[in-house]
Amino acid sequence: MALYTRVKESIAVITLKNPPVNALSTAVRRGIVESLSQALQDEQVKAVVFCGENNTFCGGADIKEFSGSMSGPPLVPMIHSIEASEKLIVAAIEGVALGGGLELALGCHYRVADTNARLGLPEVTLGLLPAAGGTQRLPRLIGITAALELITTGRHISAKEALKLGIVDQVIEGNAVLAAMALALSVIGQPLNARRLSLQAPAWVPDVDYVCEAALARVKQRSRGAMAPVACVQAVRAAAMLPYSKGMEKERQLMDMLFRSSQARAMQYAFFAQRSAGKWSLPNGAQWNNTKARNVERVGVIGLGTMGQGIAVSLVKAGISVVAIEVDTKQLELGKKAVTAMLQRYAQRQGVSSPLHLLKFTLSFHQLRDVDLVIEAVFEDMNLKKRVFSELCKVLKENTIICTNTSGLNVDELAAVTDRQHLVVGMHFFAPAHVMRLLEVVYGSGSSPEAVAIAMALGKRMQKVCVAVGNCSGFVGNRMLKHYMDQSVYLLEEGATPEQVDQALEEFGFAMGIFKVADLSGLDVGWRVRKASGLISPDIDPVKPSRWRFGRRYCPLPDMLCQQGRLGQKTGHGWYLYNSPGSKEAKCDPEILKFLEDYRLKYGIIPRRISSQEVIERCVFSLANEGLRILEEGITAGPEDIDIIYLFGYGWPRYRGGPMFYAAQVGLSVVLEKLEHYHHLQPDVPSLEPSQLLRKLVAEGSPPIQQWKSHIKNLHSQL
Ligand SMILES: CCCCCCCCCCCCC/C=C/C(=O)SCCNC(=O)CCNC(=O)[C@H](O)C(C)(C)COP(=O)(O)OP(=O)(O)OC[C@H]1O[C@@H](n2cnc3c(N)ncnc32)[C@H](O)[C@@H]1OP(=O)(O)O
Repeated sequence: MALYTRVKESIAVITLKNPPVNALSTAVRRGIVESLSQALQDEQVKAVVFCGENNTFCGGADIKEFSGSMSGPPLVPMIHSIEASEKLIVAAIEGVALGGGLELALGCHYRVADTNARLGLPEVTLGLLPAAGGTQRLPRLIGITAALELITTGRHISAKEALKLGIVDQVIEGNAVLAAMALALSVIGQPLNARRLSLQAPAWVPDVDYVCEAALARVKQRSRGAMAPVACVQAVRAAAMLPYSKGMEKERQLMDMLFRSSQARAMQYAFFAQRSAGKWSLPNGAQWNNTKARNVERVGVIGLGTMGQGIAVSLVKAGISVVAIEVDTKQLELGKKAVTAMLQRYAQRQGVSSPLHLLKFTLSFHQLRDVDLVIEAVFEDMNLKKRVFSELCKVLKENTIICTNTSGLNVDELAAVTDRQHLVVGMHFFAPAHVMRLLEVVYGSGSSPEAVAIAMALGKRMQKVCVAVGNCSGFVGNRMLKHYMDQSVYLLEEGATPEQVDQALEEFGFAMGIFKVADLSGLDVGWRVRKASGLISPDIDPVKPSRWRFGRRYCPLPDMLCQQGRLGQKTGHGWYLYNSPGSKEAKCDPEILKFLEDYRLKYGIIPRRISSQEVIERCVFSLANEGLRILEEGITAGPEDIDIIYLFGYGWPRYRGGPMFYAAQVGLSVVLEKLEHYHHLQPDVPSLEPSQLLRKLVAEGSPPIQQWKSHIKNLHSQL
């Protein structure tokens, strides 16, 4: 709703009320229309100030309403009537003015923001465009180039930047509502036409086509296959080329197309899934709102390799003191140099003072005696980690939380060597840890809810998107990835090339195909894991290694590449060829094609043409099938958690929602049918066998993804 208040000196204040972000729900829009009409009818009122309750102007249209039938006063005419008002209207922006919230403010004649306010048009991140006149008014206010940048990225900007761009007229420290009233009183009576953005022409640009083409190329490169950024460019281009009313028609047409699209549904799902992952819960009933997290101020980081460096940087950026430990002076100096350089670059870029005083580098475990939490980030070796854990127990305070940064080792096995299993938690960071947003927080069988709460809260402070997951080999992301990778190498055996597979995956929307990712991470990473798990042993024929291990299909191609020293980008060749070791541009390598041909010949495999559809079905459906198994086992609380892991950690295209959402969108019965088909053809690949949950969900009529949780609960109660 909206609250109408008459205040002194002929000003009316309209306060948006819809906690927590005053989204423009039906009731709020109705309240605005009624309040505005009241203000316009009241002869004593000469000016109106719009503001939001609880120091929050407005978080935009109510996203929850997008999935239902929209009712109540529509935004476009409502904002038009604000702009057309004969009485002066000022927006007082506190907190946020985002999406429809900023569009409402753009309809006002003046805008005042407080210093902490954030503004933006993030509709593109929901698969939409600013269709309440935003694509037409903003270019008229700040020019085509700046508007294109803001609208196509959806970036939130500070009040200071908004002032510089000309989006707001004043930035004040203190009460924006009082400042808006003062501004209103100072300009009452001045003509308003110059303040009505729809009446202005956009700032002249010498070559609109060139600017828009360049923006189009940028968005296509940044978010391959996404419709919304392209539509945003088209709408802004219309603002430059057409009169306002025609531009609004174009905006409307483009919005109609986006609004109905599966991409918009996927991105809106992703918005809520991210928030749902933050509301973690454990199988024992402990959850985010019934478990208190004690504060963490000092953290120890053990190991300053690539992961340890990134973790230390993220902690310091969050204002947390760090004691960083290495085994010898040389490693310590190397780590110190790298961490210091990263933090100095960060301070320079942000224009803040360097936070180096928060860091302490040492060789001594005794320096850890006061820390609240440690993150062990040594080499991925169980025995080494166990030794570190035992040493830690000798020096740490009795309530210090011990976290292991591992990408898949057994957290319970590690916890067992300590005297405090309840305080041990896994923290799986993704490389580079100061850049990647995802953090899997792994609870072991003995982890206390408080320890999980502390790790989740710390991750959040480090600006990570945290997902609580149970302890299983590879946790969620890597466990699922294994099946996706297996299928990709089987496809090579059967006739595909690395480029074909990667092209199909990139056309699907992945930022990078699987073979390019493998080359980037280093092929020896998986090789080490396979050796440790007994899949590679000395008795395997080095010339013609078996294609079966432990009775299951196995593809020795990645091992054979490693044996040849082809470890990926770092050696200048892997699945692709690179100009030199460390260079990034992947080129097709005729040697690999020959190697694959020889391999097929050696094993008597007759190559066949493989379609992109088959690549996607086999790679993606096997990934989703494993996700369903993870849900079945209760490793995550719901499908949203899995999707968030894939969106933030594995380059899954946001406009496809995540592997679980994608499976639901394609149709669970289709996924089941395809998996049955491929499993029939590959009976020695047990992971292709449709999961019990998939069969159950299909049998129960393929309920919407939001209802899966209750079906999983029933499944658990039957087991
Ligand atoms: C059939 C053809 C029809 C075609 C045409 C139809 C057109 C109809 C529509 C016209 C629309 C016009 C264009 C306008 C579009 C929009 O405005 S879209 C929305 C744009 N706004 C955003 O994207 C902002 C989203 N929110 C945020 O970024 C953040 O929430 C925040 C505001 C910055 C606050 O962050 P933080 O403090 O970290 O809190 P959160 O946890 O993120 O959020 C708190 C709770 O609030 C919920 N929420 C936030 N924003 C919205 C919103 N806009 N709508 C609904 N709900 C919102 C969020 O989900 C959290 O909820 P809980 O988890 O339940 O606590």
